[in-house]
Amino acid sequence: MHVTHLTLHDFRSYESADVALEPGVTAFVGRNGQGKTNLVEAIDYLSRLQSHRVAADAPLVRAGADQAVVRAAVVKDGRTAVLEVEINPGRANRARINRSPLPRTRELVGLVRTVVFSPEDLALVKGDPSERRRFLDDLMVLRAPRLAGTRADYDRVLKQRNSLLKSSRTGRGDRELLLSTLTVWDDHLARTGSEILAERLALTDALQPYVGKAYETVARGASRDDAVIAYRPSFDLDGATTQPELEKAIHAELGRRQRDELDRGVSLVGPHRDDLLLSIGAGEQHLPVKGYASHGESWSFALALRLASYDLLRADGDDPILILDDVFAELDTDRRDQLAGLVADAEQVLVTAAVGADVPVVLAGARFRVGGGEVTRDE
Ligand SMILES: Nc1ncnc2c1ncn2[C@@H]1O[C@H](COP(=O)(O)OP(=O)(O)OP(=O)(O)O)[C@@H](O)[C@H]1O
Repeated sequence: MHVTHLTLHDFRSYESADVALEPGVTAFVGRNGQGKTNLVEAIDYLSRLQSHRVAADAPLVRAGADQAVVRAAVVKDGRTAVLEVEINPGRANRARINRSPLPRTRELVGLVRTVVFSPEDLALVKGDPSERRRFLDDLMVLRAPRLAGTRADYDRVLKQRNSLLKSSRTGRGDRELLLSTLTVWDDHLARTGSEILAERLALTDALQPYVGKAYETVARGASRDDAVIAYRPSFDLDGATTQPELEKAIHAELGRRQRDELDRGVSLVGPHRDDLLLSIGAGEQHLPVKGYASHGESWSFALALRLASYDLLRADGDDPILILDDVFAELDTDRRDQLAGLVADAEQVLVTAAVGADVPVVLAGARFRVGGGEVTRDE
């Protein structure tokens, strides 16, 4: 797939912007803080209804405005659709396809599929487990957009259940009522949590071969067995892998941990406590990346995770749009050339760079200058 036209209104620093794009490589070049990332962030937002930089919507709306609009014409299998999202912080966002409103905004998710490489990716390897959970969940939703609903349901259940557990710590209120309400939330948590867990386990299995292959390519001298990913649940699943088995396992664990949860006033069981373990090494000897790997190895692993996502989405039958946001300045020449070589034949690659010379030669293509609120094509 590729985007042929991007229009912004009051998105980030842009009062308005209108950019015609083509398949192949497009580079946005300009000094720091001129709005290059803002452009690609807009396309990424259309894909997931989430930014790769901020969790909340408010920073996406131009300061002083109360609504932002992102619109893109997207070509998939020769057919064009115009996707649009209206971002209304504090109120419901709205989405349209070919100008017709969608009943639910999240129906837009996954219609554009992006894979973003950015300097923030190092946090995938070095950051908290929440970074890796988000990585898995974003990818899972791009592959199966209906799971955006499951993910939202789980977050809601967790929030409600946590506030119930927290209120129990005050010791006030009817204990019996509390426990029966908790049982209802336990059911919801086990059901939605098991769906997410089953998908994450399957995704980790599907991703592993691609991660090994990508790591072998980006880390000099590595073999495809060197990089390993393993899903680490918050409790022993005892072999459960299917959704019904996992639902039962979560239920049983909730029963075991109930007293603990009531004491601590927080949900201790479920996929929100899990992690994706990353390790590297040769033969039998593998060490966790976090805390052991060098800076270069950590970068290689982060790139491998993104490349693997790209390959997996591609294997599903549709080329996602690749966004390389400010990454080349972060990489040494070898990694830079390797990454460029791997992505050069993608259907659409959008690159941002502060200096034109940072864009590798194999990624020659259309070039835009970004500065002073304007996006101008270099002839
Ligand atoms: N909601 C907003 N309203 C107005 N301006 C904003 C908003 N959000 C970000 N900006 C401005 O946008 C600019 C940052 O744009 P962007 O992140 O796209 O820069 P960039 O060109 O990619 O820079 P760099 O090369 O440093 O990454 C900053 O000047 C910032 O103040």
